[in-house]
Amino acid sequence: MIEIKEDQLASLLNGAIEQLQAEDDRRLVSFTKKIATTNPLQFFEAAKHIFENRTFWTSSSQMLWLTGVGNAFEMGADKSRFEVIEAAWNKMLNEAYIHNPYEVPGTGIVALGGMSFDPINAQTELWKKFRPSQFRVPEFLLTKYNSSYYLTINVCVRKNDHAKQLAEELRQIEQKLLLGQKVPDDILHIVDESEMDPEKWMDIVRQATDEIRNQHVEKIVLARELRLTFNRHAEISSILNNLLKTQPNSYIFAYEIGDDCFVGATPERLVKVEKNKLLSTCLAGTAPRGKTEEEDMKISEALLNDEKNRQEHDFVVQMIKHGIKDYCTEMTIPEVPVVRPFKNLQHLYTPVTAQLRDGFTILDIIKQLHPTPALGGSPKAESLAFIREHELLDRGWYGAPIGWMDSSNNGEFAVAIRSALIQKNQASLFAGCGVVKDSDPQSEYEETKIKLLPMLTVLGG
Ligand SMILES: C=C(O[C@H]1C=CC=C(C(=O)O)[C@@H]1O)C(=O)O
Ligand SMILES: [Mg+2]
Repeated sequence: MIEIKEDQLASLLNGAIEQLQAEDDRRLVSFTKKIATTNPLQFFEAAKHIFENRTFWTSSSQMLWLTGVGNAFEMGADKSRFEVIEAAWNKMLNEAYIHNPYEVPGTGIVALGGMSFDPINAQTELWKKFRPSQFRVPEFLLTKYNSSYYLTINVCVRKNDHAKQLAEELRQIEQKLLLGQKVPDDILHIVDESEMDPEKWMDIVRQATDEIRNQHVEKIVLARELRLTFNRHAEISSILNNLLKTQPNSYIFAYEIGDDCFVGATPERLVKVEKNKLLSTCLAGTAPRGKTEEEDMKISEALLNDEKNRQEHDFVVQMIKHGIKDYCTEMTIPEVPVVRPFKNLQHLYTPVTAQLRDGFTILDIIKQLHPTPALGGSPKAESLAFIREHELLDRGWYGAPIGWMDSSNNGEFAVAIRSALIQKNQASLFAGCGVVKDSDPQSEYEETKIKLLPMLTVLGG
């Protein structure tokens, strides 16, 4: 059985190579097969010494797991990022040789990637490896969908490649990856911690509320950064393992570029498209969890009826509703939010469902939505201008869409909050909060403190 499949790969490679005319012509060849149960994290760990660029993703429902290692094809853009990515993606797909007999989302050619929060804001040294928009089609992609496992091998071939030899090299790497590597139990210790003076940060919140009261803008989301130094280099697989254990109902993700890795456990879906069914979520408005069930219920009820939080939330609902109405049909949005509990806090939550109109893609929807008022503010242009001028922070990929898309127009993107940029023995953690006219700077500061917890607890805090 395995032998037949390996021959299939070699003959697919051969078919593609024979079509190439010029020396520097390249074609992406993609081969998908069903495989036995394989632990996604052990696969990720096994790739550590083979590939520099690993990507990890689980949906909040954990229905889909993606572990991608290596780069078979990369797409990046600084300006006109949606258009540039879409054009590169379509061109590559048109020319690719694809063998994927399964109609399963997240198998075959899948691009995993993300983007910066604000491409207009100057990029600093901190985020220098992360482009304003960047996607990769991994060399090896492990997909777990429901309880089935698939392996996709992607490779860019050239005219002078030797199909059989290439297939054999790939087979050897595949064996190592499928064998897996135990995930280390890494316990980090924080040896240094720094953040912007809280008073100074709260002062920016005050300036934002003034701006809102003067009616220049209605809502502004302000973030801050916590910089940590550890006793040693952080192990990404171990961090992911701990996030999986501690943050249910969250998207757990990692995007590694050499020694830098952007990691998080975000509760916020931006958009999911599966077979043209669209799902978006409005998540904004926050309260802590209670210590007892009774206290928890009380806090949850208070959150649901709190005017300030309902206002914060409603800006997001209205914006998403208007942002996508021309792109879909059958939109359904409940009149009132519900409270969704997470490990460290609870949020106001409103789901949005619709049918994506023919001819539109998930990238079109992201372009419409990002940043929603859960991360930017309202109106969009005015809130972004305030953030650029006052926040004193390079958000990088924090607060921006991160996720995947496949060649059948399926995909899912989360908003990369509750996240950290890990750099060897250092990390930058980010958290923000929606400032509206009745915001109290001290309470907003406390809110960001709780929002730092999901990452802080798995980083030795
Ligand atoms: C900006 C963040 O959270 C957003 C998402 C949910 C609730 C929010 C809030 O209540 O302020 C924020 O808008 C963050 O976690 O860094
Ligand atoms: Mg808030």
